[in-house]
Amino acid sequence: MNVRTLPIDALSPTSFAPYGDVMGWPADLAEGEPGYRSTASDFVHQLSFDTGIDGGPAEVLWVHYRDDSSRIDKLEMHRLTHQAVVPIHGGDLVQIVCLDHDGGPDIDSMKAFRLPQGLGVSMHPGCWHATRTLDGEVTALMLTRHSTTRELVAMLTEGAAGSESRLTPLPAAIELDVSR
Ligand SMILES: NC(=O)N[C@@H](O)C(=O)O
Repeated sequence: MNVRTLPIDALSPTSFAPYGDVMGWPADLAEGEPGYRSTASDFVHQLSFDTGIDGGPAEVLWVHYRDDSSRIDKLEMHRLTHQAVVPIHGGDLVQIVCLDHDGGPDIDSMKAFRLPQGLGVSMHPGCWHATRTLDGEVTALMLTRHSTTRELVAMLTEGAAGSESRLTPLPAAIELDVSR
């Protein structure tokens, strides 16, 4: 059976734009937004994180990713909230993303992006995704929505039905091309 292979693309604000925003991109110092530069430190606006209607304050999760399998056979999506992923220790991540079409993943839009440690992405609500490591465990900072997290835990541990999130198997497995 022919298995589709998915190349791992380099991350850039332009290439990731259909799926969300890139954080930490050196050239993306948001002109006209609040920022400060000095010999001691710089800070600059990156994005306004939105947990969605009635979402309340953003939730910070500390995530340990360990799945280094090249096979992508299921995706996850959060309907209401942005979701940010920033690898901060242990190396790079691979973020597989896919646009939504009528409540399911639009497989033709699927891309895989390498997230270098220290850069991050904030996915739009409705962005289907999966995450892989390349070499051992990676720790990531995640921003999400409190109610989405609690519902996701019930979905993953008890098989509960989801309203804020969707989990779906792929009709045909896809292999990440980790050779590049
Ligand atoms: N906690 C949580 O939402 N995790 C997933 O969405 C994920 O992409 O890791």
